[in-house]
Amino acid sequence: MKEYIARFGHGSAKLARQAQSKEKTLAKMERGGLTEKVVRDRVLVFRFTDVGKLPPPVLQFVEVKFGYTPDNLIYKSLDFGVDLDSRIALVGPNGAGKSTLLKLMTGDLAPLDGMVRRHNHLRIAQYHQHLADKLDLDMPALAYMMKEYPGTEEEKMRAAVGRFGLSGKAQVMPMRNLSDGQRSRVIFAWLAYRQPQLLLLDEPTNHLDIETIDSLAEALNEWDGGLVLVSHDFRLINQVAQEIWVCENQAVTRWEGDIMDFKAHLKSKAGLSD
Ligand SMILES: Nc1ncnc2c1ncn2[C@@H]1O[C@H](COP(=O)(O)OP(=O)(O)OP(=O)(O)O)[C@@H](O)[C@H]1O
Repeated sequence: MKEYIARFGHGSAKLARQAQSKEKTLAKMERGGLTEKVVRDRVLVFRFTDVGKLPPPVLQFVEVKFGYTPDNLIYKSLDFGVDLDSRIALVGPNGAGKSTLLKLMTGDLAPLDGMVRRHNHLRIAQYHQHLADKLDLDMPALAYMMKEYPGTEEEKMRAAVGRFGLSGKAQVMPMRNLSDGQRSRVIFAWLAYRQPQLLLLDEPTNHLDIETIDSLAEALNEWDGGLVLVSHDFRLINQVAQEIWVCENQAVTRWEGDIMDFKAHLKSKAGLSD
């Protein structure tokens, strides 16, 4: 019954009604001592802090040329702008250069030619899975955050980590005892604490379950900053992206349609029908 409520409680109207009715029955059973109290999943507290606006363009690519070696170009000449209203999903074949584009945006990579202009006050934060590999697993999440952001009151930090669904207990045990999904949340908490205005997410859903992904989508939709997302998760893209950009053939082009059209296009290109 608990599983049913968790699965369908936020789904279609009919399923949600059925789940709500089961929830009431379950509550009665709990009150009567017939079953253990449900431990609520706290993923729905995922939340980023609003950041306010900077005048556009906050990030501008001007005739950007890039290759890891000059004889093997990944991008020939990129011209585009990203601002704090942008909600972009980068898609394209493996190895086309999506992660590379994010690194050009952050300044981790520099163009061979052309320029990337960033607004002086722009705070960018990037999520990628390798950040989890850098966590000190002997440390608890709370201690780690206190070390990363010294001078913060412990209560404030507990709340900041809690906003990403890590309970009090999970905050104080060594991170090696956390699941991959919980460690991803520590990373999200760490990124959010920097209060970025532009969030670059590179495959953020790899270790997240569907409910957490939906919660992330909800948090992103409620947040007022700019977003560039690299993901193979069409469900997340569909929920948060307003523009689809395709990285392919040494260029980035805007897809005129939504992500479902793009999915259909990929299928027909691969010779598959719906
Ligand atoms: N540090 C590096 N040095 C040299 N070549 C690299 C480096 N990082 C990536 N590449 C190459 O650059 C190309 C683009 O890589 P990138 O990771 O940006 O692609 P991607 O579109 O993000 O791929 P995927 O969807 O597989 O993650 C690939 O051919 C990759 O092998």
